[in-house]
Amino acid sequence: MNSPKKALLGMTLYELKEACRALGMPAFTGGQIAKWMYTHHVKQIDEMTNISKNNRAKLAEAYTIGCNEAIDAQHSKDGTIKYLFPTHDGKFVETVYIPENDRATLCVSCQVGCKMNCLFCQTGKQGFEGSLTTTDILNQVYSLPEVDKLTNIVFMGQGEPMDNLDNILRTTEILTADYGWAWSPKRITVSSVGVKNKLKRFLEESNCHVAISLHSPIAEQRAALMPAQKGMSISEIVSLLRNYDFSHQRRLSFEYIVFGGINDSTTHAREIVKLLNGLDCRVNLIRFHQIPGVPLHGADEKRMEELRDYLTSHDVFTTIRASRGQDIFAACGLLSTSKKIGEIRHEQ
Ligand SMILES: C[S@@+](CC[C@H](N)C(=O)[O-])C[C@H]1O[C@@H](n2cnc3c(N)ncnc32)[C@H](O)[C@@H]1O
Ligand code: SF4
Repeated sequence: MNSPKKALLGMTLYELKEACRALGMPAFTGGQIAKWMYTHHVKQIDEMTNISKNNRAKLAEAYTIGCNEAIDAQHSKDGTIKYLFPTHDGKFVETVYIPENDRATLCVSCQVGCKMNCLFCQTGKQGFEGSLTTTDILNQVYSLPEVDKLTNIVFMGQGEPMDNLDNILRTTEILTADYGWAWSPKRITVSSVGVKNKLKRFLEESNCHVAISLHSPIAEQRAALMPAQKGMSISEIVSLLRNYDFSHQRRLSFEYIVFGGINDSTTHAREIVKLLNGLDCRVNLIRFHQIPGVPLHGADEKRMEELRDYLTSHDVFTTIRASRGQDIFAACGLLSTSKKIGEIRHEQ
């Protein structure tokens, strides 16, 4: 895990070519390496059989692929699987595989814990323990046993993508580049609370779908639920989003956890309509997944349906998102590895 060798996984084509040149190999070997990794998902440099034995040996002296298998997998009765992957620095992150009819979505993590400290989120309760490298993020895809079944990736696991933006952009570049996974950006959604400057950069430099965690259209209430509101308010976020086109390939959605008696009133619904007026977007209503010691509870089904119908009838297309993997604590906002780290250190 703590290999002194550098990881090839996570390197762009340019970087792979430069690495080859530095080792005295032709630059096109970089393209061959990219193909072996990003198309064939090889686990060992020695499996790259169209590279000469001599060059494979040279490469293996300085580099490893950098992939690490999950050390644990928990299976939900609904088919969801939660994996525990090691990181470059001996920590762990959770990744959730969600099969559904003809789709299979992977919910990936980008940090160990999170700095944003949203009141309702178990990852926030863990505190911040570090950001993942591009290798760590891509490894959750690369080393997934179901990698060939994946249709979608969502950055909705542990951590705030805008707080690890360079690595998110490198990861999405490799996932969408012709030399990489060659996925359409339409298959990737990045979820964020909104972080000043970072969100703008993401919107400029990526074509992936965007999901914004809204949770309240009322500034003071959103700040009480999500301290990140003080850094970038929901009205600033929406004004920024109005500069981009979401009417074609790229999709914009807003996530809204419905808390009973807190943010589920008709006034809230009216404010959401006002806030999102004229924006090409959809709203996903999410059931609150209860966190120990947090004095919030989810709204009942009837109220969620009323909210959905109100918003949809006011031209804000709204759906209720199904909760998956709740029995194994894999649903939105339930991911935390603080206990795992303690348990694993104890076992060692
Ligand atoms: C865990 S976050 C990760 C992505 C990013 N940090 C964000 O907040 O958008 C993914 C989604 O889960 C939601 N979430 C967090 N805690 C939750 C909970 N206890 N129940 C339901 N959804 C939750 C977040 O609000 C967000 O929309
Ligand atoms: S909801 Fe997202 S931003 Fe908020 S604490 Fe959880 S992971 Fe961080």
